[in-house]
Amino acid sequence: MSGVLARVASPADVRALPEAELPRLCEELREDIISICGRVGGHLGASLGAVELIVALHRVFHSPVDALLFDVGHQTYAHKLLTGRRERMHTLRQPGGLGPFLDPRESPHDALLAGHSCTAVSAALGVLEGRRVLGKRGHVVAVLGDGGLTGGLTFEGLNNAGGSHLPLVVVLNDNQMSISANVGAIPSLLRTRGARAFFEGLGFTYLGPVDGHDLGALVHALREAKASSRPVVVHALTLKGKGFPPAEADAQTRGHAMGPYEWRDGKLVRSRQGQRTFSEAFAAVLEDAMARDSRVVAVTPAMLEGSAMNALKARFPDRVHDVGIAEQHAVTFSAGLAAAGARPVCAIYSTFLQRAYDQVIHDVCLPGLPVVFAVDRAGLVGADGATHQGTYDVASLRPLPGLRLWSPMVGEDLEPMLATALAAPHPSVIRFPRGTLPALPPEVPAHPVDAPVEGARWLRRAQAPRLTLVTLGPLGLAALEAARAEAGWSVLDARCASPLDEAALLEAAAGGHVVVVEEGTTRGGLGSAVLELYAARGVPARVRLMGLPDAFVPHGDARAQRAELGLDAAGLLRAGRELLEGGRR
Ligand SMILES: Cc1ncc(C[n+]2csc(CCOP(=O)(O)OP(=O)(O)O)c2C)c(N)n1
Ligand SMILES: CC(=O)[C@@H](O)[C@H](O)COP(=O)(O)O
Ligand SMILES: [Mg+2]
Repeated sequence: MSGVLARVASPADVRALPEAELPRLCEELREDIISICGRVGGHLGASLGAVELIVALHRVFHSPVDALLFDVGHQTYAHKLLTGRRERMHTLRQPGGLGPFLDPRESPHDALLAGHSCTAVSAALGVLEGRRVLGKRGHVVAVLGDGGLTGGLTFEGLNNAGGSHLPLVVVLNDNQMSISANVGAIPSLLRTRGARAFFEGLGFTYLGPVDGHDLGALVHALREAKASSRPVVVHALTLKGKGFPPAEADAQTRGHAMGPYEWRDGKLVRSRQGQRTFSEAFAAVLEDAMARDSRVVAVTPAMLEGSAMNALKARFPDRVHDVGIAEQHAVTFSAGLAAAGARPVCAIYSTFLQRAYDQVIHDVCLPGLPVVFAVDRAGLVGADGATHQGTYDVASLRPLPGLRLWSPMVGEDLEPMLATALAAPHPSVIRFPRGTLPALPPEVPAHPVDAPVEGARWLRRAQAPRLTLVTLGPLGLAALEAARAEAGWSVLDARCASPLDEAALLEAAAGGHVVVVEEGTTRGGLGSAVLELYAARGVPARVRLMGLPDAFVPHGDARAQRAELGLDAAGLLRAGRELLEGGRR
């Protein structure tokens, strides 16, 4: 290997490089990032935009003695490349390979685990204060995007840091983008002199704005910040996607997250684009609902793109609200909309809804407001891994009084479920997975679009039942495939995890054996609900729970992970047979 990057095995090597070699280093980092993302996909745009920033940080600070905390961690491919992980970069986001974000278990240069946004300032302040208490040395730096400035948690951290007078360094990587263009008042504030007044008002020294692609200017500002004895913000202006024409030209996201591609003769050749997803199908039925009923409004916390709501936003600009990376606000804002008589549909990823649990309970469920939550990315998400798995929504939402929790098995279920939810006087959840729409099996009639969805549905009913597979969501299809291979096996699609269709679930126990299957934690999920019901009614069935384990599932191929966990037809066949043979529970 020749080149500058090949001589960098650690941040010490970055510091030792002659200044004249740094522009070449940045070029080589970009070449690596573009080529790696081409092979395995990933968070290209943010990582390209942060190259000079990361080189400058490693020139000025001494990681890991100095702690560098990056918000989210999606912008850190240059950091990974400079901290001894270059040889393994081709494994990025692959099963068993380097993780998608940051994790101290992967490298001592990853000061704290990340994946969700807006944590950097609070975490960095905690690290700084912890070191102070323990008498440990080292500077602490929080690297934050302008999108991260739209979240309340960041403001809580800034408020605490500004009042602490501790020498926290905050680097604001301002590219005017979240995943989509950044929203609210923050983007314009950051482009005026108000930015200085804002940070100074919060107790920070303000340095900038600095050209975030000018290494000399960055190093100068970071040295000044390092020497400060009080909180300081370095405001760097960057271009997301910098150095890769297709990303720079992508006005929607600047190449935020890319699937694999090839860059041939100045042209981007992408791998085959996927089939229609649950998110797209949901957005389409929501669009119809919005066209029919002017009270229906959509809310997304910074996930217009992922929730497939761009077309919706273009058609109904005043009724689609991207509120920033602000899940708590998205939920309480939706509660306010519902209280005023509107019909809010709050689309939110399962993993990000975790942030807003109290808002769901206190602001929506307690007053019984008819907010519809479209809980996307429910279940395994693949390459984004442990921080992004949609594991806990059923277990955490199921106990909330008055909330109905639906899950479609196929795309055809979405329209009647949304209509049912929008007509209801209470809160509803419609949870659906990341990924493509499965086909409706020939033996299952589509639910009539104008009939309300009520309770469970039998997908297969054996004459002399021995065992029932009780499922939620698309796993019903795997269960159906398993059941076709066995006489006496029935399949019940629960459809609603709360409240349970008790009559159908009691009937499901007629054969004495029940396997409950869900793509969520088995601790407190649908299976637990079924066990609660059977215990309360004294039902003597043998029950086996299949779902996500009591462990954080890492990044991987979601289909392979399902197979490993027995959440496919072969696994369910095995599980059912074992149960019938009197094996494991
Ligand atoms: C709590 C949470 N909500 C949403 C996301 C999804 N998300 C990841 S990166 C991102 C945009 C971040 O914008 P910014 O901080 O400005 O970084 P940039 O990508 O522009 O470098 C969003 C919304 C997340 N990771 N965490
Ligand atoms: C970093 C982050 O949180 C998002 O970019 C996330 O990776 C998007 O996931 P989807 O690709 O499932 O929309
Ligand atoms: Mg940004």
